[in-house]
Amino acid sequence: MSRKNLQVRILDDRIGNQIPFPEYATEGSAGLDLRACLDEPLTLEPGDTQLIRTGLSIHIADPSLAAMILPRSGLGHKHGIVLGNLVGLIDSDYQGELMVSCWNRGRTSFTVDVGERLAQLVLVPVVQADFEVVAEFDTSVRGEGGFGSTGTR
Ligand SMILES: O=c1ccn([C@H]2C[C@H](O)[C@@H](COP(=O)(O)OP(=O)(O)OP(=O)(O)O)O2)c(=O)[nH]1
Ligand SMILES: [Mg+2]
Repeated sequence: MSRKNLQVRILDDRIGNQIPFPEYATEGSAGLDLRACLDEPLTLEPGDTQLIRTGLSIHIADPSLAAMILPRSGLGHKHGIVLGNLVGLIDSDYQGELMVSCWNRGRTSFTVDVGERLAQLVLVPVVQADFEVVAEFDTSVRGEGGFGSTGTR
């Protein structure tokens, strides 16, 4: 099991006490749950989007890594609580607070409790590109086909 050392700053005194520090729920978990660092419960009416603090910042530092903030399947499927940006991308040089854009895309209001697990953070590898401008590509089987080009339906 390979683990990456990651610098984290705790920006709110309640982290590690009233609001648990992020941890992998199981040995095989890909994501760390991010919790709502709120002063009081926050009700999201249908269609509302709010930027919610996590009380944490990370500095990934290594340009070959990034982090993604992804929805939790239970909240998204059962309650319509997903991310206002659909997916959050955390750059390796970002040092600000991790923020979760929380969107109620459902039909009923939803109250986010203080410390509620809102979304999950996944570290991912990144390859930065050096563009080589060419006139033509080598031929591929797919060519320019896309958007359903390979099927009949
Ligand atoms: O859900 C998110 C998405 C982004 N960020 C932070 C980390 C990321 O590195 C930074 C910038 O994000 P992004 O590049 O997606 O936003 P932008 O609209 O392009 O802003 P910028 O001009 O600052 O890059 O904002 C979050 O805290 N949460
Ligand atoms: Mg950007």
